[in-house]
Amino acid sequence: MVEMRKPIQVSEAIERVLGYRNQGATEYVSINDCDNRRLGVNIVAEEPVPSFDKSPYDGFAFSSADTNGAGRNHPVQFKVVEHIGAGQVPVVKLKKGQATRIMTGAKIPEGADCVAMFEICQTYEENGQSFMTIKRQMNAGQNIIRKESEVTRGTKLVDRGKLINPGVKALLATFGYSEVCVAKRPVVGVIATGTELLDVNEELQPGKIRNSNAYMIESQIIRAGGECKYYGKLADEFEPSYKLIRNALNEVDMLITTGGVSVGDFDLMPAIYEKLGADVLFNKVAMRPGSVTTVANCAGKMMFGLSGNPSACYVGFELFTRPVIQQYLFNPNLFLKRISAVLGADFPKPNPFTRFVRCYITYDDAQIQAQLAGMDKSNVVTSLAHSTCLMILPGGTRGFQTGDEVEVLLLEDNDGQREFQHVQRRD
Ligand SMILES: Nc1nc2c(c(=O)[nH]1)N[C@H]1C(S)=C(S)[C@@H](COP(=O)(O)OP(=O)(O)OC[C@H]3O[C@@H](n4cnc5c(N)ncnc54)[C@H](O)[C@@H]3O)O[C@H]1N2
Ligand code: MOO
Ligand SMILES: [Mg+2]
Repeated sequence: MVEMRKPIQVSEAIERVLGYRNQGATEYVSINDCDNRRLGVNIVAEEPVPSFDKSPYDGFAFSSADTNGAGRNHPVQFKVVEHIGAGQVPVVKLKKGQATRIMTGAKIPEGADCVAMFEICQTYEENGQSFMTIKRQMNAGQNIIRKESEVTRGTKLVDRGKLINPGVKALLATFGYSEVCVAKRPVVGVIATGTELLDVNEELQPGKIRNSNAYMIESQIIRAGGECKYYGKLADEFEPSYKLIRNALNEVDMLITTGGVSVGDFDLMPAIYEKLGADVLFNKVAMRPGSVTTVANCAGKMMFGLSGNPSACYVGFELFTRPVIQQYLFNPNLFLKRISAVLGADFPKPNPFTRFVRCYITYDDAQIQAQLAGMDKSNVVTSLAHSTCLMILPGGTRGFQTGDEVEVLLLEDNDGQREFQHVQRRD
C-alpha cells in the first residue's frame, strides 16, 4: 500500500521550519569585499558628522556683524587675511573687517560666523593685498554646515542584518570601518539525486536528462546570501546516498537534496531520514508546485528535501530554505516581499491547493501587472528563466481572470518583510 500523506498549509509548514531557531555567526571582511553582505553589527556613529564647522561654498568667511548696514549702495570692505582649501586648517583668528578666502568643505576660521559665495562678492588687489567687498547684510550662521548637524556621536544609523548597499558602504567608510563585521554566509550543502542525471558537460543519452536543479539551487542560494557547497549527484542507491548525506551533514549548516522525496520505488529520501533518525517536520504541503517538499531536522541541522521537478524544487527553496538563510544572516525580514498586482492573463485552472505561479511584473498605466512567465507545470524548467515573482493563487478556487487582483512574492527584492502573510492589504 502506498503511503497516504496528509498535507499541511504553507504557513503551518513555514512555522514548523522556523520553530528551529537557527543562529548566525559573524566574521570580518575588508571593506573592499563587503558588498552584498549583511551587517553583523549595528552601525553607530563613532564621531559626529560633520566633526567640525565647515563651508558649503567656495567664497569668503567672516563675521556677519561686520556687514551691518551693508546694502546695494553701501558696500562693506574686508581685508582677505588667509586662503584655505578643504583639508587645510585655518590659523588666523579673524578680527573686525577681516575675511578668509575659503573653499567648499574647509574648516570655518575662528571669528567667522558666515560664508558668502564668490558670486555675491567683489574682489580686488591693492599693493599686493587682497580685498573683498560685499553689498549685502549677512546673518550669523548663514552658509555654515554646523558640527554634528547631520549626526551626533552615538546615534544608531543602520541595524544589524541590513544588506550592505553603496549607501551603507559610504557610512562604513565615513566611520573608518576598514574591516567590516558581517554575517557569515551559512554553508548550504547541495546533493542532487537521480539515476537519470547527467553532468552538464555530457551528451544526452536515452532516458537521461542533465542535472539542472543543482545549478539552479546554487544560484538561488547565492541570491539569498548563502554559500553553496555542492556534493555532486547521486544515483538512486541507498547505501552510497545515505553515507554521502550523513557525511555532508557534518560539514554544512543545512543540507538541500533534490529529488527522491515522493512515493516512487526509487524515492529514497524517506528511508534515509528514518535511518538518520531525523525529525521529519512535514512531507506534504497543500501547495503546487512542491507538494512533496519534505523538511527534516537531523541533530540541529535543517534538511530540505526539495522535489526533483525543477519548478517544484525552485518554489520549495524560496518558501522554506530562503527564510532560514535569512535567520543566519540576521535579516529580520525573513520573507519575500508581498505586493498586490493585477493578473495580466486568464488562469483558468482550478486550484485545490495554493498555487505559486511563476511570473514577472510589468507596469502599465501606473498599474502593476503580473504576467505568466510560461508553462505552469511542476516539471517545467523553461518558465523559470523569466520568473522574477511568484503569484499566489489561493487554494479552493476555480481559476482567475485577467484583471483580478492577486498577491505576488518578489524574488529579486532585497528588503523582504517580517511576516509571511501580507502586511498591508489594498482593498
Ligand atoms: N504516485 C505519486 N506519484 C507522484 C506524486 C504523488 O503524490 N504520488 N507526486 C508527484 C509530484 S507532485 C512531484 S513534484 C514529483 C516529485 O518527485 P520527487 O521529488 O520524488 O523527484 P524524482 O522522482 O526524483 O524526480 C521527479 C522529476 O524531476 C526530474 N529531476 C530530478 N532531479 C533533477 C535534477 N537534478 N535536474 C533536473 N530534473 C530533475 C526527474 O527526472 C523527474 O522527472 O513526484 C510526482 N509523483
Ligand atoms: O509537488 Mo508537485 O510539484 O506538487 O507537482
Ligand atoms: Mg520521485
